[in-house]
Amino acid sequence: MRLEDATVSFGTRAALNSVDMAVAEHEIVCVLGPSGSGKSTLLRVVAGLQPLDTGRVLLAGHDQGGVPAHKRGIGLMFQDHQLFPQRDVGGNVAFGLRMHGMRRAEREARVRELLRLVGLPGAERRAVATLSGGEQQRVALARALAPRPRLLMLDEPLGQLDRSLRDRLVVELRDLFEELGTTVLAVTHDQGEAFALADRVVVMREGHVAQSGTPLEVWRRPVDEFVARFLGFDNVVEAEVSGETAVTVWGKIPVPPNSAQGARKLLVRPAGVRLVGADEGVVACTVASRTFRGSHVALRLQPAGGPSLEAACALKDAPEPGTGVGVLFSPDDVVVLD
Ligand SMILES: Nc1ncnc2c1ncn2[C@@H]1O[C@H](COP(=O)(O)OP(=O)(O)OP(=O)(O)O)[C@@H](O)[C@H]1O
Repeated sequence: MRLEDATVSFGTRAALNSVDMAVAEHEIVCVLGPSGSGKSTLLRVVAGLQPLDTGRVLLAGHDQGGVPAHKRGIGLMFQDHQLFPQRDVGGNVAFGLRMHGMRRAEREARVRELLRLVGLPGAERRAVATLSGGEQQRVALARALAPRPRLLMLDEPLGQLDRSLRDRLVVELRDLFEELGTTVLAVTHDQGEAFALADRVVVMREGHVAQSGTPLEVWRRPVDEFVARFLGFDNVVEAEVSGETAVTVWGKIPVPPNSAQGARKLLVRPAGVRLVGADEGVVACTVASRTFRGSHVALRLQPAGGPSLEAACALKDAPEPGTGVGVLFSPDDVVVLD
């Protein structure tokens, strides 16, 4: 799929602003972004449900201008595309196959195969109302995959499910797409989901692409403050970078070699904030709060001057609120932003 210079405006507001984007065959791309950044509009444009003001959508090199949604060969699993409650599970999964005029015996075999793939073997005759939320999601996925779409598009695929189920399903989805060689364009506002599912993530901001890269690239090197904060990094500070040192309100912070120089914003990942004795660090702080995060403890540290700092440390090393600590920074977790 290739999107070229795609623009869609509602009134004076551009929901998509000259977006260029591509999804290669067999690739899984997740579009991430805050509410209102244009993610759903992008999916609707590719699906043929939303006309473009300018630009074009290409599938396998062919311009889709004038091609109606049902002729694009795209599988959709949208938040508002609920299952048909009056049909049983098999009837739901077979829906697209019937539309394509597939014969009954072939249809039944395909439905059986799909239900096996999504982990619901033998569920053909179950009523939709008897399914849990996670099971309904699997049936919706089987329905979208059944006609072997050349592109599968998912809008908040796991949006309404609880955390533990999402964590499990996202791994299953990835395995399933790999097994089937499905090309996927998914949209989510949940970065954990995007990072676990995608070969590549695209971060959107106000109708344009803020950053595109592998999950690791985006995580390690967010391009700017917007992307950094969207990923949940709050330690962003003004800095004057000179050589491999940055001067900030948090003291002198070492930066990686070849970083951009001059007046910049600096991101310090919480893992790069090391606690030392109260008078050993480059900045003295008081522990303002402690939040248990499962794998680690998030500490909010308040220096005498300047904004607070977030640090991550092991539960056994976490000091009590009110404790005075010193802070050192490790350059591996420092990023000079553009
Ligand atoms: N049919 C419409 N009419 C008018 N404005 C619209 C319409 N659809 C979307 N918009 C506006 O376009 C912008 C982008 O909306 P879109 O639904 O694409 O964002 P989103 O990133 O999917 O948000 P969310 O995560 O909340 O679903 C928003 O400002 C929205 O209000």
